[in-house]
Amino acid sequence: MHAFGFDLRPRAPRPLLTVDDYRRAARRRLPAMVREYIDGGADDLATLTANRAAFARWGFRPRVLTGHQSPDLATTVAGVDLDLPVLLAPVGLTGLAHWQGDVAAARAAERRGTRHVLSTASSWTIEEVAESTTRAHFFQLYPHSGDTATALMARAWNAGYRTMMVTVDYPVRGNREGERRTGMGPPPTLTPVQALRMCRHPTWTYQTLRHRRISARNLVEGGGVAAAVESVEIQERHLSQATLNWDDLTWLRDGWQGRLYVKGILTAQDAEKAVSCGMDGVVVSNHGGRQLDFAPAALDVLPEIVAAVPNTEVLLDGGVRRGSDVIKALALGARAVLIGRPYAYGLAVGAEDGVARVLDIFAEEIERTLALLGAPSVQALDPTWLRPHPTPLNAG
Ligand SMILES: Cc1cc2nc3c(=O)[nH]c(=O)nc-3n(C[C@H](O)[C@H](O)[C@H](O)COP(=O)(O)O)c2cc1C
Ligand SMILES: CC(C)CC(=O)C(=O)O
Repeated sequence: MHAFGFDLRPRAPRPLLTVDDYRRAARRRLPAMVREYIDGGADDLATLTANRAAFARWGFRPRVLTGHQSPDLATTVAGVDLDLPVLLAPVGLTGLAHWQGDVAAARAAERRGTRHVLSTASSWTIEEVAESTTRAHFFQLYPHSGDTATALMARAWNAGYRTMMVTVDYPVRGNREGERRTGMGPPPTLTPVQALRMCRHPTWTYQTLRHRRISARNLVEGGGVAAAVESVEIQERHLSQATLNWDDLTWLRDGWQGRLYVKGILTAQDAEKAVSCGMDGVVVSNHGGRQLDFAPAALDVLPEIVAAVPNTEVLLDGGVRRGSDVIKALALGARAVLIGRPYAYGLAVGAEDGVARVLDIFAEEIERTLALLGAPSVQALDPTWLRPHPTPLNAG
């Protein structure tokens, strides 16, 4: 209906076409402390920013008239066939993004033919996630005290997890000032101002308080705010693994019968050591710029790590937001990538469907980019498809 030249019809919502659209929509839905927890990074955010910038310094060398139809996106990680070279990274406390958290994420991964890596600090227990899915997913371990690590490994194995990733870039928690400013802690503090801010997000507040999936459930049973505080304290005491060393990695290798990956490797030397400890794979990662600031961008160190351990599966995470980013990482030698924040945005916006849609966006973008490149499959990618650009290609 038009009156006086104005269109009074309600405007159709803006379609969410990209990961960045999901990010904006998620940020609108979440209170400040959760926004900072998910989206923030350490100190000056140098590594967080560098993760993205590294992708812009690579362009493509397309090949024309190659005659390939429907590029093939399938690959294998840890012996598991995937329809898409994108896994869901371990993300702790997903219940803060949406109360259905890890269950929704694992189910979405399953629907899209990939795998979710369940965090030790998940909002649903190992058993709950395993029961709500049909395929074997991957488990991430923060190897704190020996007893707890043994117990967690036994629970994961009994629940059907066969691939484990040990995260080693968390000797202490990184300094996330955005979290501290908004009351996320540690420990979390709920001041009257923060409580008021939460009231601006009534749906989130109602659902989160009703379902109370806000603690690290594998470590603390129960669910109220007290448990969330306790779980962050536990995380400070144990997850911070300050004394962890290479012998512990060997000990973990002996105690886990399945495939074992180490997550948080940033140098060729450490990748070599990890392989000599019997690791089946390494994840090149700076924890999404949340731990050591001024650690290198994951993509920048990927080539030297791939060269150092040529017979080992190398995965990468950090800053992957576009299908073209996935292709660049694969061309530089990664077997697959993991995404963290992008699926947390999907969760916040639309639970399981939101995560599935984010995976669809990646699949569509990878497929289209391969077709435009003239590449037949993700398996065919190598550095010859890329051209380095010291000045970022999107700088203008
Ligand atoms: C909110 C949040 C929680 C995370 N929790 C964990 C965790 O429990 N265990 C872990 O190994 N990594 C954790 N990470 C790091 C991710 O696994 C991954 O390395 C990182 O998110 C990749 O960067 P991206 O967010 O730019 O994709 C977390 C990341 C985020 C954003
Ligand atoms: C709950 C935390 C242990 C999750 C984490 O690893 C992170 O915040 O980066």
